[in-house]
Amino acid sequence: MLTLRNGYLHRHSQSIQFPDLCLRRGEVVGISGPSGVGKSSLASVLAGMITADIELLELPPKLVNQANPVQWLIQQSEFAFNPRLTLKASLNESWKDDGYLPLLQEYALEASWLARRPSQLSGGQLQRFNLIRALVPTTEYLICDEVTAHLDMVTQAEFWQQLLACAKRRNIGLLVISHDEHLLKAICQRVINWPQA
Ligand SMILES: Nc1ncnc2c1ncn2[C@@H]1O[C@H](COP(=O)(O)OP(=O)(O)OP(=O)(O)O)[C@@H](O)[C@H]1O
Repeated sequence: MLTLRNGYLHRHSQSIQFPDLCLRRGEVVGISGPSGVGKSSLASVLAGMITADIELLELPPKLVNQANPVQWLIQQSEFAFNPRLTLKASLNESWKDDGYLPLLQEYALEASWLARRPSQLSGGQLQRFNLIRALVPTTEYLICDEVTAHLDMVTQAEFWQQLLACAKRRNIGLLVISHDEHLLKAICQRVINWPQA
């Protein structure tokens, strides 16, 4: 279980209050809130990238030499990749072997694109590589931070259809951060609204 209770992040003169949340494996939970309230900051706390003042934070343990069981997917996948590395080299940052190969076909990605660099793919293709990189066998929770906001409706629908099926199959908990209330209503079992300031 991933749990956060009574959490605050203090930055300069700003104090961000996080919503209390609890996410079980296999659940799909949404988070909505206006721009700038701290949704991505919350994601970075849950992914262990920054610390905050939190009364209770329960995260699955991160084991030495293994990828974080809480993976964070960001909206702008072009910033998630080292532009100098091929996609294959980037995938090998999290995958220790070529276990991702069956996922390529599942996510409509061609094996020959592994030799390309991030700038040589479309936004949707790169976001799917980003997803595959996060779907290592040890992943228990995936934080999807506006991951399809820049994609067209058809590509968005395909992305979520595949990810929801995969999460169900692998019992991965999904925390879906989005401004899109229709999307959250369509795919989430429940939606947490950001606390009023
Ligand atoms: N590295 C940083 N240093 C200082 N302040 C930051 C930093 N990153 C974000 N902030 C500030 O923290 C607040 C929360 O930002 P955050 O990106 O978490 O909001 P958000 O809810 O995800 O916004 P959006 O929906 O627009 O992406 C904002 O006021 C932002 O200016």
